[in-house]
Amino acid sequence: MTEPLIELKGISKSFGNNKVLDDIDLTIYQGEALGIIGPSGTGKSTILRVIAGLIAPDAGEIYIQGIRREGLIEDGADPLGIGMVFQQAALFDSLTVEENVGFLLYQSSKLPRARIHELVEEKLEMVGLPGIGDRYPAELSGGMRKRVSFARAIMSNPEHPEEGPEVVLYDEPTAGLDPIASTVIEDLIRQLQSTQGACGSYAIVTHQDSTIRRTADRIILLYQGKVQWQGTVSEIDSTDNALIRQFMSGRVSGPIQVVG
Ligand SMILES: Nc1ncnc2c1ncn2[C@@H]1O[C@H](COP(=O)(O)OP(=O)(O)OP(=O)(O)O)[C@@H](O)[C@H]1O
Repeated sequence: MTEPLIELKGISKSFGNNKVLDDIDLTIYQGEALGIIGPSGTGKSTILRVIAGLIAPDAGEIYIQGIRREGLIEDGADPLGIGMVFQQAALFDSLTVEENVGFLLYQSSKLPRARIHELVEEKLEMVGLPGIGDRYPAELSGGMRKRVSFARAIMSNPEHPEEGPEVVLYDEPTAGLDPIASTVIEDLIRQLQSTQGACGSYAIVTHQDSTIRRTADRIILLYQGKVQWQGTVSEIDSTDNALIRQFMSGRVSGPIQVVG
C-alpha cells in the first residue's frame, strides 16, 4: 500500500452516554477506495464527520499527511483538501445550481464571474449535467441533486489548486436512488477517481449492496464502536466472519442485535 493520507489513532466519540466510536484506529491510503459499512446508528456518519474535521473526537489523534490536526477544520486548513458529499444533497434551495456549485468561489475567490461560470459548467459536464446552471434544486430529481452536490464537492479554486479535494468522503451517496440512478452515481465515483486527479482517494459509507461492491476496494465493518472486520470486496463473500455473513445476508438472527 502507498503512503497514508489520513490516520485516525485511538479515536473515541460519545454523545451523552452513547459511546459511538470506541478507540478506533483507521488509515486511508493514497489512491484508496475505502468502504465503511455497518448497521444503522453505529457511527459511520460520525466517523466521516470526524475525518472531515466537522466534529472533534473526545479522545485520539488525527494525522493528515503525517501532520497532526489540532481542533476542527474551521480552526485551520488541513494540508490537503477534503470534500464531502452528504446523504442529503444539502444544496441551498434559494440559489441556482450554478450558485450552489460555485458557492465557495463566489464567496471567497477573486475570480471574475465569467471564469467561475466556466468552471461550474466544466464540473456540471463532468457529472453529466451540462447546461442546468440556471435551474433551482427544487426543479431537479433526487439523483440530479446528488450529482450537483458532487459537482460542488469537486470544485476547486484554480488560484489555489492545492486546496482542491484530494480526499472525498461520500455519505450514502446512493441512498434512496433507483438501481439505475445508483449505477450512474457509482460509475461517477469511480470515473472521478481515475480522471479527475483530485478525488483519487475516498471513503464511502453505504448500505447498498451494489455500491459496496462497485465503489469500494477495502471494506471495514463498524459495530459497537469498533472496527470489527476488514477485508477486500471479494472477501465479503468468502469470509466466515459471523458479523459480515449476517450483515450481507440481511438475516435478523445473529450476533448483530436488531434495534427498534
Ligand atoms: N449530534 C449528535 N447528537 C447526539 N447524538 C448523535 C449526534 N450525531 C449522532 N448521534 C448518535 O450517534 C449514533 C451514531 O450516529 P451516526 O449517524 O454516526 O450513525 P450511522 O452509522 O451513520 O447511522 P445510519 O446508517 O442510520 O445513517 C446514533 O445513535 C446517533 O443517534
